[in-house]
Amino acid sequence: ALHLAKAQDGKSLEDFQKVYNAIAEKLRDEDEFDGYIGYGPNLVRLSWHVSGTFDKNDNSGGSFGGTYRFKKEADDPANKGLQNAAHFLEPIAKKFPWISHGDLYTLAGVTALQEMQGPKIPWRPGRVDADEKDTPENGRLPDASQDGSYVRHYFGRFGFTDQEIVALLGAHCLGKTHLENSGYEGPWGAATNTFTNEFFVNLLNENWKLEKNEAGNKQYNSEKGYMMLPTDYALVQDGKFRKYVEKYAKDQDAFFEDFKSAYVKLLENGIDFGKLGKAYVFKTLDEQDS
Ligand code: HEM
Ligand SMILES: Nc1cccc2nccn12
Repeated sequence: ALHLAKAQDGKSLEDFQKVYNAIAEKLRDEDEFDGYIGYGPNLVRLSWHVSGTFDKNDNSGGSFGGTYRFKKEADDPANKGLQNAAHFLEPIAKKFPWISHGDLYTLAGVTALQEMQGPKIPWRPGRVDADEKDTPENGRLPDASQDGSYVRHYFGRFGFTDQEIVALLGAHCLGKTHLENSGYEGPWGAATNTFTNEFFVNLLNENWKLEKNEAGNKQYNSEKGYMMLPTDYALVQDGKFRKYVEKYAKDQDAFFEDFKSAYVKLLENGIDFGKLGKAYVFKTLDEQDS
């Protein structure tokens, strides 16, 4: 059965907005990380990796149990580089000991996206820390060297449609690839910490060349120094994906709307929030200053 979300006794929007603000302020303070990209993209990747282990066939994995805190999951080679995000969140977890790890990891991704001018992401608390024995085995995260049918089959495990898959991958407008983490090298120039539809614009407008990188892995490079993973490029090679790439390249609002819905589905997969009431929509720091 689905995991039942449990209300954190007496915690309300104000309490979670305090956690949001603590993360958002730390993002602003520690802006030099990774060549002044900051921690935002890394936090977004963590929120996806803790959720992407979900398997609808047996309801194992997923964001509910916060099992990334255990060595087995943190040491998954696919999670290389996310130690930075986990380290960033340690003082936040100490300051707010009442929040579960699953809620913290997902709320951190929501905070990072909104503070990088992304869409407002409705978020619900209620994830409950699981035991170490419930940690999913390694190998549930996707392989970047694959093609469109692999990507469609992979996300089929969560029940995502072609449209949801393309929207979700738009998050690759953020941050960069790091050879020492994944064996793919990314451009410094194009690495960003602002959420836009440029991933789709670049996919369609750049002249992509498939080349072997220093680690011997094939990736697509453009004259402007941008890169795409084979799984990124698959979105323009596969006709059914391509039509959504074209839609989002033309219409950033449509991208924001569809990304928001797919990202919420990703973060809440496998959890029954029952009658725990509606989702919280947090104010950004800028909205609170005025
Ligand atoms: C086919 C599915 C996917 C594959 C194969 C994939 C693969 C990768 C790889 C290889 C990196 C580089 C990691 C590094 O070297 O540091 C990366 C980075 C990233 N991914 Fe994905 N990813 C996928 C889906 C997603 C999704 C669904 C999201 C979020 C909704 C996401 C968000 C990110 C972000 C924000 C970064 C930049 C991290 C940083 O700059 O530290 N990815 N991804
Ligand atoms: N920033 C970024 C991260 C991961 C994958 C990717 N492909 C193109 C850009 N990109």
